[in-house]
Amino acid sequence: MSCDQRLIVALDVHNMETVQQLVEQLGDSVSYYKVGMELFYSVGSQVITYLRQQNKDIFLDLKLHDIPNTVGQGLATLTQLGATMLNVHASGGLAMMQTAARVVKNKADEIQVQRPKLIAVTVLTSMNADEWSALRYNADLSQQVIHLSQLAQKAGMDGVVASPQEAAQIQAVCGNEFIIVTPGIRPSGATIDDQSRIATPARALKNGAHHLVIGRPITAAANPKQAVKDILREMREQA
Ligand SMILES: O=c1ccn([C@@H]2O[C@H](COP(=O)(O)O)[C@@H](O)[C@H]2O)c(=O)[nH]1
Repeated sequence: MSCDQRLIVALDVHNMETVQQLVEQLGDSVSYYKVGMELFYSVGSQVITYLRQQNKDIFLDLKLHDIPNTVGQGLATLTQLGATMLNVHASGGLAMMQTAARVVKNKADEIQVQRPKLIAVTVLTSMNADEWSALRYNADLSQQVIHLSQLAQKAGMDGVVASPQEAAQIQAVCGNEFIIVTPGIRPSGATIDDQSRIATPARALKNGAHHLVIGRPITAAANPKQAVKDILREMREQA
């Protein structure tokens, strides 16, 4: 089974033993992992060191959201860890995202490492239309995703995190080079959980997603390796 850089497996676990078991079990079939808050807050940067030793790409998904100076200082430190991709919340605003892009570039130049890609979270994939209207924004949910994608592009972000349901519209307005990362991926027949704006792997790719972030359908499967195999098959059939 060959790996596919479009698949990013979310390591939403909280200890290194489970990380090592999963990474060993999945072997060469997965080359890109996501480390989020649960894992990073539990074990810290040792997981990044470990995944780099295994020659894996890493999306460090800490979704920074604060004033420009604080986000910039945080990203200056995170850039030194050697992740492939970092992120902030687009709703932090244009100035925050501009600072983020500048700091990451300057730090990578200073320490002479490849600049990590920097992407912005638009509207969380768990959010549905009712929850969205309770927040009382003026735009509807999908309009806001498109607006935040354009703002992120203007700020110099490399791409966005959005649901697979908005990927086609984002691609239409931001172009094919702008990276679209989509969580909320559920293979057909999967039980519904806290994700709302979902699609199958094949549909997400058809809609223009560059990377599919998939966690529980793999990590909570009885046989994670078989789950990856099935998902990769579905992704290849789409191509
Ligand atoms: O809008 C977003 C942004 C990030 N995520 C993250 O992706 C994974 C999805 O995991 P599943 O188990 O496949 O639901 C998870 O780590 C989230 O923190 C997201 O789901 N939606």
